[in-house]
Amino acid sequence: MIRFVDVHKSYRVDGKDIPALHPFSLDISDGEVFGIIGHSGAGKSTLIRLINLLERPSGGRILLGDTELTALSEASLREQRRHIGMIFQHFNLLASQTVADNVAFPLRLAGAREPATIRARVDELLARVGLTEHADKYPSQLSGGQKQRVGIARALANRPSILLCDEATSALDPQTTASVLELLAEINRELKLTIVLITHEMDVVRRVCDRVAVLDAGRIVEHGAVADVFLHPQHATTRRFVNEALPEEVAGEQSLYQHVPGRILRLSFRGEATWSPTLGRVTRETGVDFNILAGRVDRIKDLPYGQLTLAMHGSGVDAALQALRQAGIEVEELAR
Ligand SMILES: Nc1ncnc2c1ncn2[C@@H]1O[C@H](COP(=O)(O)OP(=O)(O)OP(=O)(O)O)[C@@H](O)[C@H]1O
Repeated sequence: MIRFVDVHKSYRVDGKDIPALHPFSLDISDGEVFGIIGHSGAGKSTLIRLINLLERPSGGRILLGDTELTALSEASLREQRRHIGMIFQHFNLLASQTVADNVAFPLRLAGAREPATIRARVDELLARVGLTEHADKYPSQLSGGQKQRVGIARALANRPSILLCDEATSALDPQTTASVLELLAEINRELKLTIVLITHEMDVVRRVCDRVAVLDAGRIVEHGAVADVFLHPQHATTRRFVNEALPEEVAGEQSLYQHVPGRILRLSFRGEATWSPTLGRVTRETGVDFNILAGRVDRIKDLPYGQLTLAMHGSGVDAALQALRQAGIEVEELAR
Protein backbone atom coordinates (compact mmCIF):
# COMPACT_ATOMS: atom_id res chain seq x y z
CA MET A 1 0.00 0.00 0.00
CA ILE A 2 1.21 3.48 -0.88
CA ARG A 3 -0.34 5.90 1.58
CA PHE A 4 -0.36 9.69 1.46
CA VAL A 5 -1.52 11.28 4.71
CA ASP A 6 -2.28 15.03 4.65
CA VAL A 7 0.47 15.55 2.11
CA HIS A 8 1.04 18.92 0.49
CA LYS A 9 3.77 20.42 -1.63
CA SER A 10 4.77 23.98 -2.42
CA TYR A 11 7.69 25.23 -4.48
CA ARG A 12 9.63 28.29 -3.45
CA VAL A 13 9.66 30.74 -6.34
CA ASP A 14 11.13 34.24 -5.96
CA GLY A 15 10.98 33.95 -2.18
CA LYS A 16 7.30 32.90 -2.17
CA ASP A 17 5.82 29.45 -1.52
CA ILE A 18 3.63 28.51 -4.47
CA PRO A 19 1.38 25.51 -3.80
CA ALA A 20 1.65 22.73 -6.39
CA LEU A 21 -0.39 20.19 -4.40
CA HIS A 22 -2.94 21.21 -1.78
CA PRO A 23 -3.30 18.88 1.24
CA PHE A 24 -4.60 15.46 0.24
CA SER A 25 -4.77 11.90 1.54
CA LEU A 26 -4.82 8.92 -0.78
CA ASP A 27 -4.27 5.16 -0.63
CA ILE A 28 -3.00 3.11 -3.56
CA SER A 29 -3.46 -0.63 -3.04
CA ASP A 30 -0.88 -3.32 -3.73
CA GLY A 31 -1.16 -4.79 -7.20
CA GLU A 32 -3.46 -2.18 -8.70
CA VAL A 33 -2.86 0.05 -11.70
CA PHE A 34 -3.57 3.55 -10.47
CA GLY A 35 -3.87 6.44 -12.92
CA ILE A 36 -3.42 10.13 -12.16
CA ILE A 37 -4.85 12.33 -14.86
CA GLY A 38 -4.67 16.08 -15.17
CA HIS A 39 -3.88 18.94 -17.51
CA SER A 40 -0.44 20.46 -17.79
CA GLY A 41 0.58 22.06 -14.51
CA ALA A 42 -2.06 20.23 -12.45
CA GLY A 43 0.62 18.64 -10.26
CA LYS A 44 0.89 15.11 -11.72
CA SER A 45 4.69 14.95 -11.95
CA THR A 46 4.99 16.41 -8.47
CA LEU A 47 2.62 13.78 -7.10
CA ILE A 48 4.30 10.80 -8.74
CA ARG A 49 7.77 12.04 -7.74
CA LEU A 50 6.63 12.20 -4.11
CA ILE A 51 6.27 8.41 -4.15
CA ASN A 52 10.03 7.88 -4.38
CA LEU A 53 10.77 11.20 -2.68
CA LEU A 54 12.45 12.62 -5.77
CA GLU A 55 10.38 15.55 -4.45
CA ARG A 56 10.03 15.97 -0.71
CA PRO A 57 6.60 16.99 0.56
CA SER A 58 6.26 20.33 2.35
CA GLY A 59 4.13 18.53 4.94
CA GLY A 60 2.38 15.25 5.67
CA ARG A 61 3.52 11.64 5.61
CA ILE A 62 4.14 9.15 2.82
CA LEU A 63 4.18 5.44 3.67
CA LEU A 64 5.06 2.31 1.71
CA GLY A 65 3.43 -0.47 3.68
CA ASP A 66 4.54 0.12 7.25
CA THR A 67 7.59 2.14 6.29
CA GLU A 68 7.26 5.90 6.59
CA LEU A 69 9.43 7.16 3.74
CA THR A 70 9.31 10.71 4.98
CA ALA A 71 11.01 9.63 8.23
CA LEU A 72 13.89 7.64 6.70
CA SER A 73 17.57 8.52 6.60
CA GLU A 74 19.14 9.02 3.14
CA ALA A 75 20.76 5.56 3.31
CA SER A 76 17.49 3.77 4.18
CA LEU A 77 15.68 5.79 1.55
CA ARG A 78 18.19 4.65 -1.09
CA GLU A 79 17.46 1.07 -0.09
CA GLN A 80 13.67 1.65 -0.30
CA ARG A 81 14.02 3.20 -3.74
CA ARG A 82 15.29 -0.17 -5.03
CA HIS A 83 11.69 -1.35 -4.65
CA ILE A 84 10.45 1.43 -6.92
CA GLY A 85 11.12 1.44 -10.67
CA MET A 86 10.36 4.39 -12.91
CA ILE A 87 9.88 4.99 -16.63
CA PHE A 88 9.82 8.35 -18.35
CA GLN A 89 8.20 10.12 -21.28
CA HIS A 90 11.54 10.59 -23.05
CA PHE A 91 12.92 7.19 -21.94
CA ASN A 92 16.11 8.62 -20.34
CA LEU A 93 18.37 5.92 -21.82
CA LEU A 94 22.15 6.18 -21.93
CA ALA A 95 22.88 6.95 -25.59
CA SER A 96 26.46 5.64 -25.52
CA GLN A 97 25.49 2.26 -24.06
CA THR A 98 23.88 -0.73 -25.76
CA VAL A 99 20.39 -1.92 -24.91
CA ALA A 100 21.89 -4.73 -22.78
CA ASP A 101 24.13 -2.31 -20.89
CA ASN A 102 21.26 0.10 -20.28
CA VAL A 103 19.28 -2.73 -18.70
CA ALA A 104 22.34 -3.94 -16.76
CA PHE A 105 23.00 -0.46 -15.38
CA PRO A 106 20.70 -0.65 -12.31
CA LEU A 107 21.94 -4.20 -11.60
CA ARG A 108 25.52 -2.98 -11.47
CA LEU A 109 24.44 0.02 -9.40
CA ALA A 110 22.86 -2.38 -6.91
CA GLY A 111 26.15 -4.26 -6.60
CA ALA A 112 25.90 -7.09 -9.16
CA ARG A 113 29.40 -7.97 -10.43
CA GLU A 114 29.28 -11.46 -11.92
CA PRO A 115 29.02 -11.02 -15.75
CA ALA A 116 27.18 -14.31 -16.28
CA THR A 117 24.57 -13.43 -13.62
CA ILE A 118 24.08 -9.97 -15.08
CA ARG A 119 23.81 -11.37 -18.62
CA ALA A 120 21.24 -13.98 -17.54
CA ARG A 121 19.06 -11.36 -15.85
CA VAL A 122 19.36 -8.96 -18.80
CA ASP A 123 18.38 -11.76 -21.22
CA GLU A 124 15.37 -12.58 -19.09
CA LEU A 125 14.29 -8.92 -18.98
CA LEU A 126 14.79 -8.39 -22.71
CA ALA A 127 12.74 -11.51 -23.43
CA ARG A 128 9.93 -10.17 -21.25
CA VAL A 129 9.76 -6.91 -23.21
CA GLY A 130 10.27 -8.60 -26.60
CA LEU A 131 13.70 -7.15 -27.41
CA THR A 132 15.97 -10.19 -27.33
CA GLU A 133 17.18 -9.51 -30.86
CA HIS A 134 18.09 -5.91 -30.06
CA ALA A 135 20.44 -6.49 -27.12
CA ASP A 136 23.53 -5.15 -28.87
CA LYS A 137 21.93 -2.14 -30.55
CA TYR A 138 22.22 1.46 -29.34
CA PRO A 139 19.15 3.52 -28.37
CA SER A 140 19.48 5.66 -31.54
CA GLN A 141 18.84 2.50 -33.60
CA LEU A 142 15.49 1.85 -31.91
CA SER A 143 11.94 3.13 -32.45
CA GLY A 144 10.20 5.08 -29.67
CA GLY A 145 8.20 2.02 -28.62
CA GLN A 146 11.36 -0.10 -28.46
CA LYS A 147 13.13 2.58 -26.41
CA GLN A 148 10.27 2.56 -23.92
CA ARG A 149 10.51 -1.25 -23.72
CA VAL A 150 14.17 -0.86 -22.80
CA GLY A 151 13.08 1.68 -20.18
CA ILE A 152 10.60 -0.86 -18.80
CA ALA A 153 13.20 -3.67 -18.74
CA ARG A 154 15.62 -1.37 -16.94
CA ALA A 155 12.96 -0.31 -14.42
CA LEU A 156 12.17 -3.97 -13.65
CA ALA A 157 15.81 -5.05 -13.29
CA ASN A 158 15.95 -4.99 -9.49
CA ARG A 159 12.50 -6.60 -9.11
CA PRO A 160 10.63 -3.56 -7.79
CA SER A 161 7.21 -3.88 -6.20
CA ILE A 162 6.12 -0.50 -7.59
CA LEU A 163 6.49 0.87 -11.11
CA LEU A 164 6.02 4.61 -11.65
CA CYS A 165 5.20 5.70 -15.20
CA ASP A 166 5.70 9.39 -15.94
CA GLU A 167 3.73 10.07 -19.16
CA ALA A 168 5.27 6.86 -20.49
CA THR A 169 3.30 6.81 -23.74
CA SER A 170 2.93 10.54 -24.46
CA ALA A 171 5.73 10.52 -27.04
CA LEU A 172 4.37 7.47 -28.87
CA ASP A 173 1.87 7.04 -31.73
CA PRO A 174 -1.51 5.42 -30.93
CA GLN A 175 -0.57 1.91 -32.09
CA THR A 176 2.73 1.90 -30.18
CA THR A 177 0.93 3.36 -27.16
CA ALA A 178 -1.51 0.44 -27.27
CA SER A 179 1.29 -2.14 -27.35
CA VAL A 180 3.26 -0.49 -24.51
CA LEU A 181 0.07 -0.30 -22.40
CA GLU A 182 -0.59 -3.96 -23.15
CA LEU A 183 2.93 -4.77 -21.92
CA LEU A 184 2.35 -2.77 -18.72
CA ALA A 185 -0.95 -4.60 -18.14
CA GLU A 186 0.81 -7.95 -18.65
CA ILE A 187 3.58 -6.99 -16.20
CA ASN A 188 0.98 -5.95 -13.64
CA ARG A 189 -0.88 -9.24 -14.06
CA GLU A 190 2.13 -11.54 -14.05
CA LEU A 191 4.52 -9.83 -11.64
CA LYS A 192 1.72 -8.46 -9.44
CA LEU A 193 3.47 -5.15 -9.03
CA THR A 194 1.69 -1.91 -8.34
CA ILE A 195 1.73 0.54 -11.24
CA VAL A 196 1.15 4.27 -10.78
CA LEU A 197 0.95 6.20 -14.00
CA ILE A 198 0.39 9.83 -14.84
CA THR A 199 -1.17 10.89 -18.10
CA HIS A 200 -3.24 13.60 -19.73
CA GLU A 201 -5.17 11.08 -21.83
CA MET A 202 -8.33 9.41 -20.56
CA ASP A 203 -7.87 6.66 -23.11
CA VAL A 204 -4.66 5.54 -21.36
CA VAL A 205 -6.60 5.38 -18.09
CA ARG A 206 -9.47 3.46 -19.74
CA ARG A 207 -7.16 0.83 -21.21
CA VAL A 208 -5.04 -0.12 -18.19
CA CYS A 209 -6.06 1.47 -14.91
CA ASP A 210 -8.17 -0.01 -12.13
CA ARG A 211 -8.63 3.31 -10.33
CA VAL A 212 -7.98 6.90 -11.22
CA ALA A 213 -7.55 10.24 -9.49
CA VAL A 214 -8.30 13.43 -11.39
CA LEU A 215 -6.00 16.33 -10.54
CA ASP A 216 -7.04 19.89 -11.20
CA ALA A 217 -4.88 22.84 -10.18
CA GLY A 218 -3.18 20.88 -7.39
CA ARG A 219 -6.32 19.25 -6.00
CA ILE A 220 -7.69 15.73 -6.39
CA VAL A 221 -11.19 16.63 -7.55
CA GLU A 222 -12.43 13.10 -8.10
CA HIS A 223 -11.18 9.56 -7.65
CA GLY A 224 -12.58 6.08 -7.86
CA ALA A 225 -12.90 2.96 -9.98
CA VAL A 226 -12.25 3.80 -13.61
CA ALA A 227 -15.62 2.42 -14.74
CA ASP A 228 -17.47 4.71 -12.28
CA VAL A 229 -15.45 7.77 -13.16
CA PHE A 230 -15.54 7.06 -16.88
CA LEU A 231 -19.27 6.35 -17.14
CA HIS A 232 -20.41 8.93 -14.57
CA PRO A 233 -17.86 11.74 -14.29
CA GLN A 234 -18.87 14.20 -11.56
CA HIS A 235 -16.42 17.07 -11.89
CA ALA A 236 -16.27 19.39 -14.91
CA THR A 237 -12.57 18.58 -15.48
CA THR A 238 -13.29 14.85 -15.44
CA ARG A 239 -16.16 15.33 -17.88
CA ARG A 240 -13.85 17.14 -20.27
CA PHE A 241 -11.30 14.31 -20.12
CA VAL A 242 -13.96 11.64 -20.60
CA ASN A 243 -15.59 13.47 -23.46
CA GLU A 244 -12.25 13.77 -25.24
CA ALA A 245 -12.12 9.97 -25.23
CA LEU A 246 -15.63 9.63 -26.69
CA PRO A 247 -17.22 10.60 -30.00
CA GLU A 248 -19.17 13.80 -29.28
CA GLU A 249 -22.49 12.10 -30.01
CA VAL A 250 -21.85 9.51 -27.29
CA ALA A 251 -20.58 12.22 -24.97
CA GLY A 252 -24.12 13.57 -25.13
CA GLU A 253 -23.56 16.93 -26.79
CA GLN A 254 -27.09 18.13 -26.20
CA SER A 255 -27.07 20.71 -28.97
CA LEU A 256 -26.73 17.87 -31.49
CA TYR A 257 -30.21 16.60 -30.64
CA GLN A 258 -32.21 19.79 -30.32
CA HIS A 259 -34.35 18.96 -33.34
CA VAL A 260 -34.66 15.22 -32.82
CA PRO A 261 -38.18 14.22 -31.74
CA GLY A 262 -38.66 11.95 -28.71
CA ARG A 263 -36.90 11.69 -25.39
CA ILE A 264 -33.14 11.66 -25.70
CA LEU A 265 -31.54 9.08 -23.45
CA ARG A 266 -28.12 7.73 -22.81
CA LEU A 267 -27.93 4.11 -21.69
CA SER A 268 -24.77 2.70 -20.13
CA PHE A 269 -24.25 -1.05 -19.96
CA ARG A 270 -21.49 -2.66 -17.92
CA GLY A 271 -20.13 -6.18 -17.76
CA GLU A 272 -22.52 -8.96 -18.77
CA ALA A 273 -25.36 -6.47 -19.35
CA THR A 274 -23.41 -5.37 -22.44
CA TRP A 275 -24.09 -8.69 -24.13
CA SER A 276 -27.74 -9.34 -23.18
CA PRO A 277 -30.67 -8.33 -25.41
CA THR A 278 -32.35 -6.26 -22.68
CA LEU A 279 -33.13 -3.24 -24.83
CA GLY A 280 -35.00 -5.36 -27.37
CA ARG A 281 -36.97 -7.16 -24.68
CA VAL A 282 -37.93 -3.99 -22.78
CA THR A 283 -39.02 -2.05 -25.85
CA ARG A 284 -41.15 -5.00 -27.02
CA GLU A 285 -42.78 -5.35 -23.61
CA THR A 286 -43.51 -1.65 -23.18
CA GLY A 287 -44.41 -0.94 -26.79
CA VAL A 288 -41.97 1.97 -27.18
CA ASP A 289 -40.10 2.80 -30.34
CA PHE A 290 -36.54 4.01 -30.48
CA ASN A 291 -33.89 5.08 -32.86
CA ILE A 292 -30.18 4.96 -32.14
CA LEU A 293 -28.39 8.30 -32.49
CA ALA A 294 -24.92 7.22 -31.42
CA GLY A 295 -23.22 4.34 -29.74
CA ARG A 296 -20.03 2.70 -28.63
CA VAL A 297 -19.19 -0.72 -27.29
CA ASP A 298 -15.71 -1.02 -25.84
CA ARG A 299 -13.78 -2.14 -22.78
CA ILE A 300 -12.66 -0.39 -19.63
CA LYS A 301 -9.59 -2.50 -18.88
CA ASP A 302 -11.21 -5.98 -18.77
CA LEU A 303 -14.78 -4.80 -18.28
CA PRO A 304 -16.97 -4.68 -21.39
CA TYR A 305 -19.22 -1.64 -21.53
CA GLY A 306 -21.56 0.01 -23.96
CA GLN A 307 -23.06 3.47 -24.24
CA LEU A 308 -25.99 4.17 -26.53
CA THR A 309 -27.67 7.49 -27.18
CA LEU A 310 -31.29 6.94 -28.19
CA ALA A 311 -34.43 8.87 -29.02
CA MET A 312 -37.40 7.05 -27.48
CA HIS A 313 -41.04 7.52 -28.45
CA GLY A 314 -44.40 6.39 -27.11
CA SER A 315 -46.50 6.45 -23.96
CA GLY A 316 -44.57 3.59 -22.37
CA VAL A 317 -41.22 5.41 -22.14
CA ASP A 318 -41.33 5.83 -18.35
CA ALA A 319 -42.14 2.13 -17.89
CA ALA A 320 -39.32 1.24 -20.29
CA LEU A 321 -36.81 3.36 -18.35
CA GLN A 322 -37.85 1.73 -15.11
CA ALA A 323 -37.47 -1.76 -16.62
CA LEU A 324 -34.06 -0.88 -18.05
CA ARG A 325 -32.87 0.38 -14.67
CA GLN A 326 -34.19 -2.77 -13.01
CA ALA A 327 -32.12 -4.80 -15.47
CA GLY A 328 -28.98 -2.98 -14.27
CA ILE A 329 -28.70 -0.55 -17.15
CA GLU A 330 -27.83 3.01 -16.21
CA VAL A 331 -30.14 5.55 -17.83
CA GLU A 332 -29.62 9.29 -18.14
CA GLU A 333 -32.06 11.60 -19.81
CA LEU A 334 -30.26 14.15 -21.96
CA ALA A 335 -33.34 16.02 -23.23
CA ARG A 336 -37.06 15.53 -23.55
N1 LIG B 1 10.95 22.67 -9.44
C1 LIG B 1 9.92 23.52 -9.46
N2 LIG B 1 10.04 24.79 -9.04
C2 LIG B 1 8.99 25.63 -9.04
N3 LIG B 1 7.76 25.31 -9.48
C3 LIG B 1 7.57 24.06 -9.94
C4 LIG B 1 8.63 23.11 -9.96
N4 LIG B 1 8.14 21.95 -10.48
C5 LIG B 1 6.84 22.18 -10.75
N5 LIG B 1 6.48 23.44 -10.44
C6 LIG B 1 5.15 24.04 -10.56
O1 LIG B 1 4.22 23.22 -9.86
C7 LIG B 1 3.00 23.08 -10.59
C8 LIG B 1 2.73 21.60 -10.88
O2 LIG B 1 3.73 21.13 -11.77
P1 LIG B 1 3.83 19.62 -12.24
O3 LIG B 1 5.03 19.50 -13.14
O4 LIG B 1 3.75 18.73 -11.08
O5 LIG B 1 2.50 19.48 -13.10
P2 LIG B 1 2.12 18.43 -14.22
O6 LIG B 1 0.66 18.15 -14.04
O7 LIG B 1 3.04 17.27 -14.15
O8 LIG B 1 2.36 19.22 -15.56
P3 LIG B 1 2.97 18.70 -16.96
O9 LIG B 1 1.96 17.74 -17.51
O10 LIG B 1 3.07 19.95 -17.76
O11 LIG B 1 4.29 18.08 -16.63
C9 LIG B 1 3.16 23.93 -11.83
O12 LIG B 1 2.57 25.17 -11.59
C10 LIG B 1 4.65 24.05 -12.00
O13 LIG B 1 5.00 25.27 -12.63
